[in-house]
Parts: sequence; C-alpha cells; structure tokens
Amino acid sequence: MANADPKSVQPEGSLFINGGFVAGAGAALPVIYPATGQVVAELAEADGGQVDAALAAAVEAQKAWAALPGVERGRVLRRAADIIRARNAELSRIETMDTGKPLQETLVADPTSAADALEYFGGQAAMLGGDHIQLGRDWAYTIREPLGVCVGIGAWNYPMQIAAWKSAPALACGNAMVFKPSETTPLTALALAEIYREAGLPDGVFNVVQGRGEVGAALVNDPRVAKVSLTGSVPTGRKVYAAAAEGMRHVTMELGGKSPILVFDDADLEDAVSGAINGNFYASGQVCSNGTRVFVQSGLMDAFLERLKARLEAGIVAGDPLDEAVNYGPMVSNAQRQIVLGYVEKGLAEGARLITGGKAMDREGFYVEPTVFADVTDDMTIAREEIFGPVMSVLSFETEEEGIARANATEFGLSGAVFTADLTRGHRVAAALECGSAWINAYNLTPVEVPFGGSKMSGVGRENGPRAIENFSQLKTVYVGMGPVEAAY
Ligand SMILES: NC(=O)C1=CN([C@@H]2O[C@H](COP(=O)(O)OP(=O)(O)OC[C@H]3O[C@@H](n4cnc5c(N)ncnc54)[C@H](O)[C@@H]3O)[C@@H](O)[C@H]2O)C=CC1
Repeated sequence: MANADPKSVQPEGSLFINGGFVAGAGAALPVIYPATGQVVAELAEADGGQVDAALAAAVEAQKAWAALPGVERGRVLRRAADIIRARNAELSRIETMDTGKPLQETLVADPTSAADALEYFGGQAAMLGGDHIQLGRDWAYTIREPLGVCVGIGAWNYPMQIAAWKSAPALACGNAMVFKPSETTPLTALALAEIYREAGLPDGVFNVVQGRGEVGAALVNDPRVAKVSLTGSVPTGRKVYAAAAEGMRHVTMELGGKSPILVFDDADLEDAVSGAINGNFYASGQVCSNGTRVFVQSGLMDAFLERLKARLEAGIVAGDPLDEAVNYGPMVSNAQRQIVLGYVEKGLAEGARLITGGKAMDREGFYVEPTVFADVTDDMTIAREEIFGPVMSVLSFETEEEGIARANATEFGLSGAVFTADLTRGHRVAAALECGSAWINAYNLTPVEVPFGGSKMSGVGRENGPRAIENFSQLKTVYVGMGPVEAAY
C-alpha cells in the first residue's frame, strides 16, 4: 500500500500524561491498518503506575483550571478547534489509517466534528452560571460547579470525535479528564492532547492512557474519579455503569443500537433509499445509530429493493481508503469482519433472502461487501442483535400502528426514522418511536448543536446540545438568611 507509510502515524509516545508524551509500560498495542492488515504503529498500554500518574496529574491540575474565568477556558478550546481545522487533512489521514474509514469520510466527519464540539462548548464556557431565587426576605443562588476529574472511554468507530465530544463539555465546565481510547484505535486522542497543549491547555487537564478493558476498569473504579462517560457496547456499558455506581459516580452511557427506519408508501423513493444507505453503509456500517431494521410498507417494497440494489451495486467504490475516490472501506479489524460474516451466515440459515453482497471481498484487508437481506422477520437474529457492520435487514409492514409497534419491539432505543410525505404522520411516528434521536425524512445527521444519546438499553444521558454541560457539572445551592434566625426554643 504505497500511501500507508508505517512510520508516518507513529506517535511520540503511547500515553499523554501531565502535558507530555510518555512510553507505555504495559502490554504491546500494535495499530493495524485495516485496508492491508499491516502494522503501522507500535504502542503500549499504560501500567498501573501510569494510570495512577494520569489521575494524579488530573487531580492536581483541575482546581486551577476551574478557577479560570470561563471565557479563558473557552478561548483555549476555540484555539484548539482552529488548529484541528488547519490540520484536518493530516488528522483525517491518521484517522483513516487507524479505523480504515475512507478519507472521503474522515475529511468531513471526524476532525471537523471534533472542532465543532470545541467551538460549541468553547462558546458556552463563558455563559455557565446559576440562578438567583428570591424567597421573600431571604434569597438563594446556585453556583454551577465542575464535577472534578472525569474519565472518558471511547469506541473505535469515531475515535477523535468521541474524544472531543467528551472532553469539550468536560473542560468547558472546569473539569480535568483522563481519556482512554479504544485499544483498536489509539492514535487521534493523542493528537488531540498535543493540540490542546499547543492551544494553551495547562498540563494535566487532559491526559490519555491506552489499554484494553482492564485499564478502563482501573479508571472507572478509582475513588478520585467523579464521572465516567463511555461510548461502547451494551455489555461493556452494564459493567461500567455498575462499577461507577459503587462510588456513586456520575455516568453518561452512549451504547449500541438496532434502530428502525420506517418507509411509508407515500415516501419519496430516492430519499428513502438514500436514508437507508446513509444509515447502513457509511463507515462500512460501524455506526451506533445505524438504522439496520428498514421497515418498508408493502406497496413500496419491490421498487425500494430494486433501487437500493441498483444504487449500491453501481455506487460503491471499494479500495484503498486513503484514495479520495474510494467511498467504501474495510471493517476496523479482522475480528469485527468475522463477527459480521457470522451474522450473514445466520441470516441465510434463518431464511432471509439475500439481495446483494453477503461475502468478504476478494482483496487484502478486512472488507465485507455491503449486504442487504429482504424477507427478514422480527425474530431472526439479524433483526434482533447489533451487528455493527454493513448488513441491512429489510422487513415488510402494512399499517402505521403495526410498523411503530414492531419498530419499538427491541431492548435498544438509540435512534429511528420515518420517511413519509405526510407531515402529521411524520411527527406522529417520530413521537411514538422509543429512541433518543428520531429523524423525519433524513438519517444519521448529528450536529453538535443537538443532543445525542439513547433511551432503553442504548444509554443514559445525552452528549451535545445546549444542556450537555449539565452532565459535566453540578449545582450548589447557597441560601442567604437576611434577617434574625428564628428557633422554636
Ligand atoms: N451511542 C453511541 O454514541 C455510540 C455507541 N457505540 C457502540 O460501541 C460499540 C462498538 O465499540 P467497541 O469499541 O467494540 O465497544 P466495547 O464495548 O467493546 O469497548 C468500548 C470501550 O470500553 C472499554 N472497556 C471494555 N471493557 C471495559 C471495562 N470493564 N471497564 C471499562 N472500560 C472497558 C474498551 O477498551 C473500549 O475502549 C457498539 O456497540 C456501538 O454501538 C459506538 C459509537 C457511538
């Protein structure tokens, strides 16, 4: 792979603690370029002493950071955003080599989304405050305080975006953070740490440690930690939530999904097909909010499947993700590819009808063909479990009531969508879907200005939007007695 120069993404150190790079003292953590299987960087996990050092640095730095005026904290975040935008091309290349996502995608959706979050929360930092409450003669006021040291733990599909979506509101509120990226994609959180330093962030306010689940668990269990924000799967979320509860720590849980898209007979066919494509094959299907159960009203089914197949087969350009003409990349790892292929086999065995795809691609790297199954029923494994790959299930429905009931018949509740020309039905269905984000005639648009998160098993709390700061701060009430103190005796 000509472009994949192994040395070009090797960071100065595996960890970033107290304002500087440090070599990891723990187990080896090779970074594999998913398009070739080649090792492109050699990192190492943090050992126990280094996890401790990162937390100690965060504790040490947090109070002085919190004591700065919000406008100064915000300025650092906005400077960091400017640096990210200026280096978008290089950061996107690193993200592509780490995740395998096409450069065409990372250039517009990864560092840029991180910069959006830093600008948005950088702007909010100066506006944080409490209320004044008049109580007759007495009065009270509230102070918005940071929580202290927050831990962020990331998944591998949007490494830089996740690091920024968590650290931007945390830092805006005056917290410090120790962030652990996914062991599969450790690189861009380090780049973010370096950029924060360049933007003037005091040492110790943002630290990065690497490692597998045990390192995450060590962070979550540490008594110095006030809050844990995880992006990951439901099984990991359960463990992390339970561990955080021991210390009564605040949590945000951004977990998995099996989201529905309802396409009604009156929908614009091309828009509905576009929505289903955006909700299933972007990032080769490795998106938590994907609409992997596409319910199509029976009158539109044949036309929908025909257009979907034609557009996929004509439009997919698989290849080296570093080539900007390529719009379809590999799975993040061989293990993930095997999981996805296992689900395809189950789909076939349980009687779903393969419309297109269904195989590993005949090339180096971890590619799986974009796959569509029709005649899927609610009880099939592929309709119930999160696959986290490019596998769309198409199911048929007749009435609105039936469509909504079946769409909601899942333990997940991350996202959902409705495609219809009927304005009132659009809003009615959006209101009825049990999920954190519902789209009407659109899919997977998640700008930082709007809250994002899940209901049911898909999560707790929301990232982004005007109230995300509530997840990284707490209110102190100060009651002010203005007169004589009365006592009963
Ligand atoms: N709702 C959302 O915003 C998003 C959710 N996801 C979900 O993430 C999953 C895919 O990502 P994966 O990295 O495979 O998830 P995962 O659950 O395997 O790992 C997530 C992170 O948790 C860490 N971890 C694992 N065990 C831990 C423990 N006991 N204590 C603390 N940390 C631990 C891992 O090292 C990793 O950094 C999917 O289920 C996907 O839906 C992905 C992106 C966005």
